[in-house]
Amino acid sequence: MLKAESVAVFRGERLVFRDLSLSVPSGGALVLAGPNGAGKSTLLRLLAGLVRPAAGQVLWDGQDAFADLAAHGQRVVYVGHQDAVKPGLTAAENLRFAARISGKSIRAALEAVGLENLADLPARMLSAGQKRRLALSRLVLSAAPLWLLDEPTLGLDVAAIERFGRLLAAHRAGGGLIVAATHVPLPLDNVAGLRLA
Ligand SMILES: Nc1ncnc2c1ncn2[C@@H]1O[C@H](COP(=O)(O)OP(=O)(O)OP(=O)(O)O)[C@@H](O)[C@H]1O
Repeated sequence: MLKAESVAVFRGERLVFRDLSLSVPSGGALVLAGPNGAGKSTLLRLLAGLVRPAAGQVLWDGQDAFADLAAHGQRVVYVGHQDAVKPGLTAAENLRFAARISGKSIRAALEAVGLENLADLPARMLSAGQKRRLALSRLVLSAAPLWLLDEPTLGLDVAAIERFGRLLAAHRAGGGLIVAATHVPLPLDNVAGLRLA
């Protein structure tokens, strides 16, 4: 169970939000909505342990996530706006580090996003949507229960969005949690919403 209790976060001098609370149970999904600059990415970074709260707490199973950031880091996989894809490496090589940590199959991760035929292509030659799919394949390689996703479907075609929906559903069926920021509907059922002003 992930909880935030009355959190406030500053970016620079600006108070982005305050007194914000949320809770996501095992198997649950929460979608963050709101206009540009409302603080969706900031909230994701807070939940990832990358930005500290000025007030309030982030709790994982009742324990303060910031009390043991190494442990929290292992629970989280964060896919941000920037695709974090190294252009000089092939698609498969881009996944090696994550695969070594989890012991999972690179091939299976590429298949899960429909990139198996492009495994040996340098990532700089991938299209925008293919790069995004490569970034999302890190989710499949990770064993972390908490997926934090910033506009995950940006640039994906209809078939890729459907495939991604199946990944999200499988993660939740296994007890995983999802928090996603988005401006468009995501392929998620039974989802809770949180609107930032
Ligand atoms: N590193 C930073 N330093 C200072 N201010 C920042 C920093 N990062 C974000 N901000 C500010 O924090 C506020 C919230 O930004 P954030 O990226 O969380 O919004 P968002 O809701 O994700 O927006 P979008 O829909 O455009 O992605 C914005 O006013 C932004 O300018």
